[in-house]
Amino acid sequence: MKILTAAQIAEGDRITIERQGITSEELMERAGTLIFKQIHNRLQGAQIPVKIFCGIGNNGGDGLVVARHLVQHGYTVEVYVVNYTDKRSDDFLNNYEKFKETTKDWPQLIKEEDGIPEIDQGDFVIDAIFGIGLNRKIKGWMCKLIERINKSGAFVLAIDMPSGLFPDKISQSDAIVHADYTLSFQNPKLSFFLPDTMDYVGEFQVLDIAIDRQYLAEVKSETFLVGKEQAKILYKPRKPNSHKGDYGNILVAGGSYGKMGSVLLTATAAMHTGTGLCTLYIPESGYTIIQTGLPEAMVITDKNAKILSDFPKNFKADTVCFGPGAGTAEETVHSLENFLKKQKTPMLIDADGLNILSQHKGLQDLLPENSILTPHPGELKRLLGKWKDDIEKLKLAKEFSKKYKVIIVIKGTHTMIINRDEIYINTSGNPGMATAGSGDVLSGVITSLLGQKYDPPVAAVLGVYLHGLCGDIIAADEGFEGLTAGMIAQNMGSAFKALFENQEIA
Ligand SMILES: NC(=O)C1=CN([C@@H]2O[C@H](COP(=O)(O)OP(=O)(O)OC[C@H]3O[C@@H](n4cnc5c(N)ncnc54)[C@H](O)[C@@H]3O)[C@@H](O)[C@H]2O)[C@H](O)CC1
Ligand SMILES: [K+]
Repeated sequence: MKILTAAQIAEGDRITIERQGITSEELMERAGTLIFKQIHNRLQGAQIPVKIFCGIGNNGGDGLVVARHLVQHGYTVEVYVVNYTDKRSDDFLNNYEKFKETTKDWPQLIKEEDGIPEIDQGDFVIDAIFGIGLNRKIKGWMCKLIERINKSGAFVLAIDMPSGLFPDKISQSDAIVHADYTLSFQNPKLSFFLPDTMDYVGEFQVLDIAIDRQYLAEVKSETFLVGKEQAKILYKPRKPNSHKGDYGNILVAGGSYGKMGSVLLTATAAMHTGTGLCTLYIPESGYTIIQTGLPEAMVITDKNAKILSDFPKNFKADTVCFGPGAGTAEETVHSLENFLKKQKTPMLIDADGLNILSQHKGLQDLLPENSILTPHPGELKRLLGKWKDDIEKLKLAKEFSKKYKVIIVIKGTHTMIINRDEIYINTSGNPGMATAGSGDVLSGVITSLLGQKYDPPVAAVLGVYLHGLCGDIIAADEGFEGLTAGMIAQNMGSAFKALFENQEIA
């Protein structure tokens, strides 16, 4: 699914109105009615005190539609108009009149701090102050209103987006509604997925308000959400008439004394993702550990007992994963440099491999085109330098991706795959996966797919989705706390199966 900018969403409204031959007020009625139905389905007439705060633009107009339907269905509703200016939108005004006519009730106008009502913990607050039209910082008494909403402890439902949040930039103010639930129209917004802003959104649901299908299909976006539907079409079935040579000969290089488990996790995950042949290149002291822990794999040892110092001569692999548990010793820098010089096809670099790249920037020029880097936020910061917010982080990552012709997998709650100007936002996974070794497993999954000749961006997007899906399958049985990286590595097969099953996991 595409993520659209505020301008593209507004254009979608305009085209829909034109092509469907409806008025903008009718589109607002459609949108507001869908929100009302969601609320009515859940409340089922329960007499919870509802307080709706409506701005004076179209988000406020949506709020008035919801308010009218709630009143008509017998709910206890107090409607407040957050009257920060008299420049009201036409559809707000139409719905303001309609509300008064049908309910014989008058919304209360808030024009200053004194007009802000008390909000109790037991209230149900609907936030319809600002939507995608927010274009500057919220100031003055409106900040107090937002503060009161946030401090009330009431359940807060945001319409389209929490007020104060921009769809695709980061607010420098803390006057942002903290929603428990957000009902958004047609397409989710970028800020729903960024670490800086996602907590304001709470749980969210996207409502289909039937924006023109042709427009949605044709509109150009460089940011995409990846769910099961998108991941499924990337999968390449295995052929009945095939042999292990068809599924990649991969080399996993890394490990050091005390950190041999990381490469074991990587290689185990690769084998369970379908790799044909897997060889590990490790310091000598890891030999027994790997041969015992993963009998399917072959091992080549470095002459150094505790760290990597060299690279395997006369060994050819389809792809290489370098870094898990490797450390950043001088000898290991030399090892990575040799790998980079030798490897001509895309490879994956993770963990200490990335730290070495950050400390020895000259090595970045040796990265084979379309290689995949898989940093967590700390490693990313060392690679790109500091950023002021998540939007700048994405900009820097795109620049790096273009400059070095590589793919960056920014790991996090919503892992983002950056391929030049494109961003793919992953939707699978859960907080149980924030656990040691989870990244080593992801490296194994993606390297395995690279070895199986998936295009590098596809290997990254599909690998990240399957890894998260596997975590979701395990968490459904074991809970978040019980999930370990080893379980993900061992159970990758269940993610492939689930890709083609219909039921929702977790
Ligand atoms: N997207 C859809 O398909 C539909 C969207 N609808 C709803 O419309 C809003 C967007 O409405 P809009 O009138 O463009 O903007 P807002 O209501 O978000 O804001 C109103 C207005 O306020 C001014 N403004 C912006 N920032 C500030 C500020 N910090 N302080 C004071 N004033 C500010 C600015 O002039 C804005 O225009 C969308 O989110 C949906 O909820 C439709 O109803 C259905 C279709
Ligand atoms: K809102």
